[in-house]
Amino acid sequence: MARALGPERRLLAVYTGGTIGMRSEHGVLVPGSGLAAVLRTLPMFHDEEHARACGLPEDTLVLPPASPAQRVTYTVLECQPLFDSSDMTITEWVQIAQTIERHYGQYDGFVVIHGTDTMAFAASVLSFVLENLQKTVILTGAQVPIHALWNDGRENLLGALLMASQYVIPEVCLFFQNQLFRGNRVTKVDSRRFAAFCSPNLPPLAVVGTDVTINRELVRKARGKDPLVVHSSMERDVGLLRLYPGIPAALVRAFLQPPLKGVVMETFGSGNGPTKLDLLRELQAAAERGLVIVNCTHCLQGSVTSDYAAGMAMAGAGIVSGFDMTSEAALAKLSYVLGQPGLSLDGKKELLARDLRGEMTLPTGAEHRPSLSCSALGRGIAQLLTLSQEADAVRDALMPSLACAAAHAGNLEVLQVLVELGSDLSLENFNGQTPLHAAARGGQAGAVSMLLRGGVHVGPRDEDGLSPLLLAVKGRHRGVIELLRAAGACLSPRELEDVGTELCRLASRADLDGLQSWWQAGADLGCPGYDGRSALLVAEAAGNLEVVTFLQKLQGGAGAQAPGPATL
Ligand SMILES: NC(=O)C[C@H](N)C(=O)O
Repeated sequence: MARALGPERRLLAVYTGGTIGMRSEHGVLVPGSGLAAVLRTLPMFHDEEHARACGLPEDTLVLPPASPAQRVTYTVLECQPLFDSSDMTITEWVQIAQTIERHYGQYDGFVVIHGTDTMAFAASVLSFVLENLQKTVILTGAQVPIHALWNDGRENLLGALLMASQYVIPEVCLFFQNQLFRGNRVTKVDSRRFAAFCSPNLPPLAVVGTDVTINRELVRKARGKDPLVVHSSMERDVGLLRLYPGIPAALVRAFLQPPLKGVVMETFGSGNGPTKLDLLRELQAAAERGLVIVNCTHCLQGSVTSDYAAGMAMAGAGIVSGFDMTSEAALAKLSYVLGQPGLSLDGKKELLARDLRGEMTLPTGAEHRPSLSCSALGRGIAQLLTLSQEADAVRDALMPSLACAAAHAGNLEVLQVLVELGSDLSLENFNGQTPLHAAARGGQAGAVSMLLRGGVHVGPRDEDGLSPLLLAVKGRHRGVIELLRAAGACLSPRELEDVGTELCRLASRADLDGLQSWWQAGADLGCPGYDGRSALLVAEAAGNLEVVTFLQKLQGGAGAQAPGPATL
């Protein structure tokens, strides 16, 4: 975050509609055109004398000087048609992003004037559509039209223009009632009061009072000099389902039918839902068909956790945690992730579980570790390694660790570069792990496939005797387990030594995903734990019905056999 310098700051204000510019027609408010003309008559928004002296065009206004050394000019681009924001959709928000992209080089910052009703959705969508922002983008609007005597539009718009012109905050933000919020953290909480928005799980990025207080440690840093990317291929077939006590399974089934590809499910408290078997079965069936479900709490504050069995049941049904995301942000993220071409189902779920634009707070320790996922870094390393011709020894020492880092991050580009530089992708790093271990631990199905196709050994053991298959089981990376099993990987007797106790632990926590991972890897789920009880007995005692059904099915039916040879 930096203070914006220079004698002139140029902004683009994209006017999309909303109450701020509305007029009364037949007793109701409708979007009103000509916002620039209204602003031109208000001295706080326009210095006509200066504009004339500079010969500014009709659509470009200039603020009175905020400081002696700086002038802010802004061009108002009025959209056609103008909308009450209740009518806006992903299509219009992508168009706004494309407008910003078209004018990105000409302006120092952007203000989007938008209706408040869906402004939180708009800000969330824009935050995902616009990648690598280096300039400030601020949405604002009003509860009362700007031409009314007592209104909030003037203060909000002027504040947004001043913030966008005076600070470089490379994010999509929302300015309302003297507070600058991260756009994908807000939700509209009041339909009448001027303080219409709140950001329940992240303090404001800035607060305007006598002074402007910027929360510097919260503002995201611009990533290098990577060019702006506009992701216009957003998935439209996503939805929002709010659970309520007693919601019938049949209703959930009807909602989850194709063409729906992803759903944000608003659950109770810390991510809990009914544990009725018929409902869980519907959710699990949908997840198995490839429908992506994100669990968000309908509480305003707090996060989805795994504190309760009722929450674990949700997780067991193949549902991704949305942690403390607002439903607006989760829906936008889902649309963005599902719109990404070429991602496997596991790849989509992994992307959803990451914090991509500051939209969610991950539990401590779960943050995505710095890696080689940035291809600029990968290219830099490749360059460095080719430069030092004489430093073969250094190169040989570095290669295995670099390959492991790239495999863990699923960076196929870097892996390819390393192969081209002559790296052997089956070499071990300092703790005996190969890139296949790293890819399996990171759940990177793409990297696992690439390595297997390249002919690496499927069952190497690291210093502790662990195989990639075991690491994939521990991370519940089902796609990876499937690939390794298909290539002939097996768990060793040593890896299966304490499996019975582990299975009982999973059964007691209703961790169906964990149990299914072991089963998929070839473990015998009938193995007793330390006290002689099987996972089935433990699940029955804990009343974890879903787990019971799963284990009974294995015991009784065709699924009784583990899906392949269990041990070497
Ligand atoms: N205050 C507002 O802007 C509400 C209006 N219905 C809109 O969202 O366009």
